[in-house]
Amino acid sequence: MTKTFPPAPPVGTPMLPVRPSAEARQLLALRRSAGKQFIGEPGPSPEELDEILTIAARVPDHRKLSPWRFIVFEGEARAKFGKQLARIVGETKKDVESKDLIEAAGLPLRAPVMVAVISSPVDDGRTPVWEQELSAGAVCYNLLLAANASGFAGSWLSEWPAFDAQVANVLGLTGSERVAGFIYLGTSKVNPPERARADIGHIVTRWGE
Ligand SMILES: Cc1cc2nc3c(=O)[nH]c(=O)nc-3n(C[C@H](O)[C@H](O)[C@H](O)COP(=O)(O)O)c2cc1C
Repeated sequence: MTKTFPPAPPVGTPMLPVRPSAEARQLLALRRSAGKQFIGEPGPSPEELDEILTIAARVPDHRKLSPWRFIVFEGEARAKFGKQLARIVGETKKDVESKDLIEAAGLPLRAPVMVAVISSPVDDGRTPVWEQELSAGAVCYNLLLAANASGFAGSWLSEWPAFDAQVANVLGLTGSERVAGFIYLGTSKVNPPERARADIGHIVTRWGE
């Protein structure tokens, strides 16, 4: 990958209130997720991923609580996690077949890098959990955008592991932590086709008209 980002500027560096960019508009207007079956090598290196995650975490966050964290799965860790998923399926699914175990074991192997974005709400007695969870969603999307702008395709998936208590245990989630998304990152083997988009006429109303 060509180095796209300069090192994070130190705190205190003057910033612009807006940053008009035809290229950024193009990226936002035409972005798409990669199909989960089409994400191949290469994925971001650990250094590239750190850079991408630094940008991903730059999201609106009421009261600066940083109510999210990342769990990175690279290399062998993906297979190790897959084995845990297969074990959980084996222990919990009725009439489990070997294809179910193989499928579960293969989930994290569908991309060279997988990142679990964990919503980790802070109980400060005044910031609603809903706001903090929305911020975690923003992290997921910002991660997709940062990866995309760095030359990597991605897909935000939940699937059953995001909602399974035993998986939460394997991930070491505590308290009200939840998986906001598993973000699969790599290189798309195909150009994604367009998909149906919301009709702006149906989703926008102007209050008072
Ligand atoms: C919270 C969340 C969870 C999702 N989980 C899944 C999933 O489990 N499986 C899936 O095929 N797509 C899932 N998606 C949808 C894809 O991430 C993706 O947005 C969609 O397939 C294509 O839309 P896009 O190209 O505009 O991103 C999820 C999306 C969101 C926001």
